[in-house]
Amino acid sequence: KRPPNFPPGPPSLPIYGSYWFVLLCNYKYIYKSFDTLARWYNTKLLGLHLGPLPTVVACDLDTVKEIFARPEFNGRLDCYISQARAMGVTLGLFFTDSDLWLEQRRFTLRHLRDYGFARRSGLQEENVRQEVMDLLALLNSSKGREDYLFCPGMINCLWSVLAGDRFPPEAHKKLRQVAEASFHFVKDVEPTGGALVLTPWLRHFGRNGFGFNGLVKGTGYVTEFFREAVKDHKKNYSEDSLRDFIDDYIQELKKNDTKNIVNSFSEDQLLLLATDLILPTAATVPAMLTFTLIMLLHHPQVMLKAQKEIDGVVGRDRLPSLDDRSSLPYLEAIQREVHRRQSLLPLSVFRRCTEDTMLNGYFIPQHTLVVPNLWSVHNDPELWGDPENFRPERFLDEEGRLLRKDITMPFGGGRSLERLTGMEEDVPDDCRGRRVCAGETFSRFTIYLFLAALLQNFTFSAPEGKPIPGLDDVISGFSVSPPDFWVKVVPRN
Ligand code: HEM
Repeated sequence: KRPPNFPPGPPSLPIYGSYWFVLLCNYKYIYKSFDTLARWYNTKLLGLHLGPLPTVVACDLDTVKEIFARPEFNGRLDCYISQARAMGVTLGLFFTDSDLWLEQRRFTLRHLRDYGFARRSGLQEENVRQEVMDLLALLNSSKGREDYLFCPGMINCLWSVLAGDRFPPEAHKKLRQVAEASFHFVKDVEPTGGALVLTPWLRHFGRNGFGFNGLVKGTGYVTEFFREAVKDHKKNYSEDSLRDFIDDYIQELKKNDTKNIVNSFSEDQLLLLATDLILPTAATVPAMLTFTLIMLLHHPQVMLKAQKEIDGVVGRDRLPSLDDRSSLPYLEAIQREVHRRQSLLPLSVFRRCTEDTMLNGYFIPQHTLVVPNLWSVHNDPELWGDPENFRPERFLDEEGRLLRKDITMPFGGGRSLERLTGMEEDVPDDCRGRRVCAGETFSRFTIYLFLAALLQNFTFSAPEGKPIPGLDDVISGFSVSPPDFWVKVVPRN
């Protein structure tokens, strides 16, 4: 039954509630469906029922910003899927809330930072540079098919912080398998996870159990991969020389054991929180780089302009560094525009309202699902004029300087909400206890370093007879992924 003074939206039918209308409108891209329905009902805040769950979808910048800023919207939905991927209980960072989430998130971000994650650190920049050089060497030598091209390097960048180690190129096969599993997790289930969340018995049907198998097996593979590293660390652990994040976590577990402290720390929690860091590193960050390539293939003049900018500022004798970043505004504008044109998590990660409250003058009951439609914000004609066009210039002033104000929010709340430029070097990723992407700074740094080096060294084009994906050819799941395609890579002379 519709709560009193609930935002307008489609009516509810048996089993899936209003979800029938959402599917009918656009079953492939749910975020577009929500946007269309919001326009249909002439509202910025759509109210509907996903099965029995009251749900509101925010489709404009101000409402989305308000959701990100208010603590009562910090909850997550505890459902069959979030438990099934984590040994029957909800663990990790993505799907947890309350004290467990707060305690684990604080510990994780503080200790990862000690090893250079999400901050400007010479050591971490050096680690990324090593991965960039390996990728350049691979592209210079390779003559054939390379699956999951960007994934091993990205995983290694995180691995150095988590496990104090890296996989050399001859061991990249293992990392490609981790990438494959991660892509199953993000691809196989459609964005709301809708049908599966509402009717988990669907998992028994179809080849892939309506995405369930990919989701659970994908997570499981990554968790087992990480379990091996934890096992090794436990064997060689020494209280006197903590080497990396895993050691820090083991130390915390031992401290709790000795003092009989009961809190949210456990080995299973360590496995799932690391899984929640590896999945987006192996899938979402490489997807962002791949979408950038697709957009540059469609706009070779943009690629050429970025290459000229890099030649002028960095030259060809050394790799681009983080110090160069503020002198490469066009390259930065390209990244903002890719994030805008291709919202990687178009519906962010669903929130849950933890108490009865009001939003935009409407009543939102406790436990309502709250969906920030980032795709709507990034495609709002009132904000962007021509949102369908790929046009990095929209982020530059007449003199070609980067605009200070950036209203894109690809990573959810966080620094975009603070209206920072995205160029800051050490912005706290926890943003004073707000729920934001834990990997924003890490992603922005690594994507920049990889992209700048790739464009400095190569020109990319479509091979003859092999079509490149259109800008809207995306695989929509937990996050959005690009389809496979061929690209011709020619070293620049
Ligand atoms: C281009 C790449 C990425 C994009 C577009 C992205 C985007 C997002 C978004 C929109 C959210 C939801 C935030 C919210 O609830 O408001 C999120 C959450 C999260 N992201 Fe990312 N992310 C990316 C990369 C990463 C990386 C590399 C990591 C880890 C190394 C990461 C770790 C997380 C975690 C742990 C959360 C859950 C945080 C929480 O609920 O407390 N992300 N991300």
